[in-house]
Amino acid sequence: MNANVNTEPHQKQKIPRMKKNSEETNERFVYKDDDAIEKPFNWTQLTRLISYMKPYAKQILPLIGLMMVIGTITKLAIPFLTSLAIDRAIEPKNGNPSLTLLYQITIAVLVMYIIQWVAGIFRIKFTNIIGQRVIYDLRADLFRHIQRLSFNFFDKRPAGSVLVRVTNDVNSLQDLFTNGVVNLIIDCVQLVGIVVILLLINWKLGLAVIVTVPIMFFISTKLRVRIRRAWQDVRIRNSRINSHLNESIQGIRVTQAYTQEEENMKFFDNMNMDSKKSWDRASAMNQGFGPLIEITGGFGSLILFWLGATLIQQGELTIGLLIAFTQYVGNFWEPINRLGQMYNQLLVAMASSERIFEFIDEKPSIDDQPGAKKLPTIKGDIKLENVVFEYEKGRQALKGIDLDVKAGQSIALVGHTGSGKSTIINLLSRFYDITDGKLTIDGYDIQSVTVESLRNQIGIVLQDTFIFSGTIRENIRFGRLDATNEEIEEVAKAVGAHEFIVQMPGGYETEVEERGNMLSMGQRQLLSFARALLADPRILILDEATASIDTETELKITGSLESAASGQNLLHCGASFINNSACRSYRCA
Ligand SMILES: Nc1ncnc2c1ncn2[C@@H]1O[C@H](COP(=O)(O)OP(=O)(O)OP(=O)(O)O)[C@@H](O)[C@H]1O
Repeated sequence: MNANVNTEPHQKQKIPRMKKNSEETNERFVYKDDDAIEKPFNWTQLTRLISYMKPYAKQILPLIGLMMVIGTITKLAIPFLTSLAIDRAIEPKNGNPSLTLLYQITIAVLVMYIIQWVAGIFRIKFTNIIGQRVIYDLRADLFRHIQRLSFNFFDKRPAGSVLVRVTNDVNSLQDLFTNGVVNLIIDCVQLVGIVVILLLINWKLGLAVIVTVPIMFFISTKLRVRIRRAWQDVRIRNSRINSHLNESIQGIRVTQAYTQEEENMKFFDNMNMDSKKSWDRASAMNQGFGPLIEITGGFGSLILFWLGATLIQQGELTIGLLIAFTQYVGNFWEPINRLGQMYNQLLVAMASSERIFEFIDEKPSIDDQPGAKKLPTIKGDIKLENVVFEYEKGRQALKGIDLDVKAGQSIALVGHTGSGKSTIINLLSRFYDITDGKLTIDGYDIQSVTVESLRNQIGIVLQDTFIFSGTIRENIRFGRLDATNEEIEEVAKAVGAHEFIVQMPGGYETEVEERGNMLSMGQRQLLSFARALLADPRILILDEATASIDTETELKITGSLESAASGQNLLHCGASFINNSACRSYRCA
């Protein structure tokens, strides 16, 4: 159980509590579906999960089955051999004790232990292989699918919530696949085997033990469920701390600029305290209930010895058989206990898999329509006719826009903040579909062509450029993966990025961290320009792309873009309508 939490965070410094209700405060870091710890058992979902094992079933499952059978037989044989040792070799009813027989039985027991151990090793090895492959496939499926989902999906969800599903939720299924499913089968087989043996040895004693099963099962599941929920609660609170930490570190510059460190500390302290309290609760429950679970097994043994002794006195049972019986009963509680745990594990898996399948089942709202054709190489005539668009139902971001851009034209969209300039750009690339009206490129309705063939011909440079971790060269190459080094340097020169790149310690091979923090905003934009030029799109869209670039460089870029874009469209979208950089370089539309 994960108890990796600092339990004494408040001893040195007294920090004032926030007045706000802590639950309310922490809600900021939880997506509404993400804090469901468990969900009711759902057979369809379980079969869907198990279907991930299908590709490996033929190869690996028979091997696992074989190891299971060997392990179970050897395990069940040991108590039987022990009873033979006592009743036949140590204290036989008829005749003298036989040391030779005792040696033989001891060696047989040893061999059984060794076989059981080896079978166990291989079984774990094979189950791990299958478990890891299933988790790999599930994670890959989820990631592949998430990459295809449309912008409006991400508009609705915090990035952290998406991240948690690919990491935590997939990981929480790991146990189910590596141990759970196989253990479930082993335990069921073992239980049936033991019940049969117990009844065969002595049906009265067997029945007495079996009657206690439901009580034990109930106690073990119910108590465990409470302990596990308490630890899950700790986990949730810890992941809220992580989310807050993430946000605090990302926003540290703003926090320090506005001297909000103390306020931020209070907020953090509130969460930290929450985590500490939940840890205290879980820990207390563990200490209180844990031993209780252990002694439930003792209760069964009590009945066994009392009734067993009576039966021996009545001559219905031998000492050897009673000892074998005790061992079987020991083996009996183990699977029952594990089945209780397994049931809990299954409920957690239900919650995780529901969240995972919710994403996998989410259809991208922007996808190729049936019969969509590839958009041929376009000239670049763009036409918007009475286009209406709503991000959310009932709230129009664009109200009947008409726009006619001829191929080869460079135009600038100018308008107030929030007037819908970026929205038009989003619609052109089909990041969203228009709500009403008509949007065509070269006369093709953009919804009638494949998304890939459309986006391949449109290049976008945003103000908030995204630089991936990797080298500068790799970042530019993102525009066209098969570009040569010469082509990359050529576009870098064209946009005026070459000069600063060669001055970097590693030149084009300099590693830039995620989001390009070591580069200035303007340098990041230059890389982004180079990337877009390399892609050689038929329509180039600049969304406030020159906002962070000095005038001289901007003129250089626009010059090279115009020569590179001769015969292509250049759409420039500026933020403000007076001091708009777009107006300096382009005719304002
Ligand atoms: N993802 C979104 N979900 C919901 N509403 C949005 C979304 N993006 C933009 N909007 C809304 O749509 C309207 C137009 O936004 P848009 O980003 O197109 O404006 P803009 O003209 O590009 O503004 P700016 O010059 O500030 O970049 C705004 O009212 C904005 O609140």
